[in-house]
Amino acid sequence: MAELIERVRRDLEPSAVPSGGHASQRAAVVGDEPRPGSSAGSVAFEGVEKVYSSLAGPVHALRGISLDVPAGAIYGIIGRSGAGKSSLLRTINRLEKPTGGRVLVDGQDISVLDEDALVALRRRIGMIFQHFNLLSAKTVWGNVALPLIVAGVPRRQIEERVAEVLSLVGLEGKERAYPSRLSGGQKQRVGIARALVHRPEILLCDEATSALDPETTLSILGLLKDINRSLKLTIILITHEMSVIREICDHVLVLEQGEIAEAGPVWRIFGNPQHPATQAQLRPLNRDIPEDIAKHLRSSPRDEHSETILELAYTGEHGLEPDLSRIASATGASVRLLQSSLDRIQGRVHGRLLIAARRVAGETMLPAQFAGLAHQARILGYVDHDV
Ligand SMILES: Nc1ncnc2c1ncn2[C@@H]1O[C@H](COP(=O)(O)OP(=O)(O)OP(=O)(O)O)[C@@H](O)[C@H]1O
Repeated sequence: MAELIERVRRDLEPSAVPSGGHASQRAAVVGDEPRPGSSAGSVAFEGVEKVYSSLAGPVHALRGISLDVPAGAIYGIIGRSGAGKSSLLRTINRLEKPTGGRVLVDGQDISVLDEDALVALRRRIGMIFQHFNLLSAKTVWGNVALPLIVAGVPRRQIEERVAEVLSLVGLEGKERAYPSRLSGGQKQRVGIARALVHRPEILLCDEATSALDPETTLSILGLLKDINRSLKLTIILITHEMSVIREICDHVLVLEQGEIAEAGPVWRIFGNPQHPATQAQLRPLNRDIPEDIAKHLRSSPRDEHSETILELAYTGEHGLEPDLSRIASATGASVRLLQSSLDRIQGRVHGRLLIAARRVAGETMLPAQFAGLAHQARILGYVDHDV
């Protein structure tokens, strides 16, 4: 238990004093005015490197990462296991120190901070974890209040603030419950409440939904989205699920072996993934051609009644929409919609339509006919009329 309390203290308050801390430590605690409309919360990585030493030799976890996270963004970091996601996330609150390059929070190089300034920085940066990191011997109230108690905040202010954050995460009435009596989603809500007690500008989420079922994942992601909007909080999350990125993020960084594979707005990366690592991550979200069609697909039409199987792809660029009447008139023939995996992200359409179009009087259908109707048109093959 003592060890766990120490770990929480270290993660939340690296050089915490039990009570009545230094003036600089008190500067960012509850009771201070919030920062309404503040644009604080930006992070910049400049050529960040991380090399761990291990018995087997040096491990190069991050290589030359340069990236801007704008204040107020929900920025997702995705990549395979070992890609360097946690290492990168933990450089933001200096739980990991880069071995090269710089990390700037609100324009300030955090490598030069002394102990007091580091404590103040970590109060501006909340963090939540995959396994919640709650103290099992403390109630919900005790867990959420802990960072404030450690910071020496007066009792009345602690009570007000804890009530405020518990209400924000929808846990009123659960103050006296112990973590063992809570569901996974409720435990993560406690983790979120605890991360918010110091009114941070940035919230780091380390696989925050990986231990939750899909429905609970959606409710936690919804809560994070609400908090991002209402508190104007920058959220940086790591995940190995593209569906989490799609659900909540506006920007995404794909990491591969410690390097940036690609980064940008989610609609662009999803709509037109360039790097094989991104394509591999997105594959589970894209459905293949339906089996009943695939097994009857021919490389050339059997006769004039054959249908052409066309794939129309949308990447989100130029506001292009899948306009079914224009597609039908471009074919000059009857069109059947076989499958659609279209999605809208940030108001832009991406994904694909699979259609079967009957050829008119045996005319050959060409992808060029669909220029301007989709970002890409591809003939996948032909099926017989009676399929
Ligand atoms: N403390 C450490 N000492 C030595 N090597 C480490 C240490 N922490 C991480 N690594 C190595 O650095 C690389 C990146 O690890 P990191 O945990 O950042 O990746 P990740 O993308 O978060 O992986 P996962 O999804 O599995 O958590 C891996 O090869 C890992 O084994």
